[in-house]
Amino acid sequence: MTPALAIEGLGVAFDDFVALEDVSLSVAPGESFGLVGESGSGKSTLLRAVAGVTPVSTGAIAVDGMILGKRRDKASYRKVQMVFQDPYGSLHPRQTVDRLLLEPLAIHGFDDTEGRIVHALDEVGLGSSFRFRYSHQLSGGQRQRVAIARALILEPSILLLDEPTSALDASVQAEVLNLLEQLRAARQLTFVMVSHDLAVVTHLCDRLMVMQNGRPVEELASADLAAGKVTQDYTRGLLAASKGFRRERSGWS
Ligand SMILES: Nc1ncnc2c1ncn2[C@@H]1O[C@H](COP(=O)(O)OP(=O)(O)OP(=O)(O)O)[C@@H](O)[C@H]1O
Repeated sequence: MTPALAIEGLGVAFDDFVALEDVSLSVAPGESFGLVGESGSGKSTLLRAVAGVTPVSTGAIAVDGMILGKRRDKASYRKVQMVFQDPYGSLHPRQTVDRLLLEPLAIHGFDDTEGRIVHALDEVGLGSSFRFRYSHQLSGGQRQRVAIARALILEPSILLLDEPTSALDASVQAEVLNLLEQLRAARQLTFVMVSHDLAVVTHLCDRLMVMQNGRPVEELASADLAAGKVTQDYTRGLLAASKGFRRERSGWS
């Protein structure tokens, strides 16, 4: 089967700083793939390179079997959409929800914009009553739902999720994660998701890659990570740190 996303020997450098080196991975259609690793390990850079907003120095990225060139066409940008961590920063405060959703449709020349906007808002559980609100009139969870609607309205095949719930309260986090899971199943979307929260990644993703200093450390099934079946000391350390953090946070002894 042709992978939804195939990355081969990817490298990204910012001047003389190497942020990604020799990263290869393959994600099947409809699969949910996680990226984990300490801060600065290159997870967001990898998503941004796939989205086409960070230039690639070496290697190749293919979506649905088509290699993305240095100059991408509109159609390949449409196929890969990204949802960012910060729903406050990623939505323009002076635009209504309607305008925010209309903009990508206009750029990509979609017809029936009205019908698509109404459908997109329904799909993320907001409904048309939110259409003419400004983003500052929305809660964090509602904003993130608008950001998801804005990404999905272009009917992408791959959704890149960069810490999509880490700026939200715990209860809202669970709601947004459930919504993402429902949408993936309903639309047979492929997810690539970055999260520092291993519980979130193991819950939402089938497989994941552990990264350190811009390089892959190991790739494993989420079930194996959850069961502690890891091969690399770095991953073991990450797992131990996450358990320690959870114990501290929840007051377990
Ligand atoms: N535009 C840029 N110019 C220069 N350096 C950059 C740029 N973007 C990222 N970097 C550097 O690349 C490295 C990887 O950053 P990246 O944001 O991908 O890490 P990350 O794993 O997503 O971290 P975090 O979990 O903290 O978000 C960091 O050292 C960062 O400072």
